[in-house]
Amino acid sequence: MIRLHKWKLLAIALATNLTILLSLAVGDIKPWASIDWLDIIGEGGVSLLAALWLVFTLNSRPTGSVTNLLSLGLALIFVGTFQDLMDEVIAIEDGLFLRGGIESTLMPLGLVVLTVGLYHWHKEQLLFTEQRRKREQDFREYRMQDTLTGLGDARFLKQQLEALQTQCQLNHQPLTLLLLDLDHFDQTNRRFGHREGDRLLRELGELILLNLRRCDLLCRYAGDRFAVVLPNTGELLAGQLAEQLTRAVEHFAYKTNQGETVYHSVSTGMATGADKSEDSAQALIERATLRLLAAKDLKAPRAA
Ligand SMILES: Nc1nc2c(ncn2[C@@H]2O[C@H](COP(=O)(O)OP(=O)(O)OP(=O)(O)O)[C@@H](O)[C@H]2O)c(=O)[nH]1
Repeated sequence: MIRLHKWKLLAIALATNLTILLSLAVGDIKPWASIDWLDIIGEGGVSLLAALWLVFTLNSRPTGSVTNLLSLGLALIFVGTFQDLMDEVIAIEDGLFLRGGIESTLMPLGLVVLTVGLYHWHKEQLLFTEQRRKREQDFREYRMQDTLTGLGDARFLKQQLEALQTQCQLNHQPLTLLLLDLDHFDQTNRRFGHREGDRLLRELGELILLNLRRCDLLCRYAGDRFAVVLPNTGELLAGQLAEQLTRAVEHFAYKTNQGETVYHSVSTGMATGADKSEDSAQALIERATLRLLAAKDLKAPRAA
């Protein structure tokens, strides 16, 4: 996640370097004996904690206005306390703004911006909690669950896709829907029986789940077709995840009760909704389905 924020980190590193250079330009390094080590530990500790909060925040959040407010607030506090620390090792003439002005301006400003950010974060959390509560309630009340695999069914997929699309659009993040469909599953059913086919579908569901991130959602869309919703994921990353899932499924050695080993290839189709996209869940499903069918046709062209 932190890679999404490299420009913010670069700006903070530049601001920190600038305060060091400016302090050195207008002041002199204090003699060893006059340094107050207790102040260094206290002020350095505050600065270090502000930097850690900033890293934890950036590492756990997508880009967006709430993240911008939280990181700006913490960055101002960090730069302010860092300048305070500089005062302890570089003697700066009284009266200059750098002497205490940066610290007494940035610190309160940072606290105000952080407070506004925390307020919006709180509102965002309430919204997500409400959405999650509703999702769980729907799951329980309407039993939108596939009885064979225990995964959500097509109705659940559509409902969740809509909710996750809204969430991603709020955060200005893309979302990708990935469909995975086994090739020639019909032959497995005919050769080993439906019971084996059922067990294979169940085990594949578990295998795919193990290969997903915590934020992803897996549903059984139909028959031998699984759907994976990848929030905060653009086309490039989704392509890599699809490749990993394909490899995991294709390397899965399913053992039948008769002791035979069966391998299955899989076809995929995906559709990405950009952050400002007005795509409905249905439109995304249709686009992914068309791509899946095109991928199937490439493997075994259908009769015209
Ligand atoms: N065992 C089992 N089979 C199922 C279930 N639901 C659907 N199927 C079977 O899945 C197969 C799906 O057939 P197709 O859509 O033609 O898929 P396929 O044989 O993989 O062919 P391609 O996708 O074109 O490669 C059919 O044989 C269905 O009977 C299920 O719950 N259990």
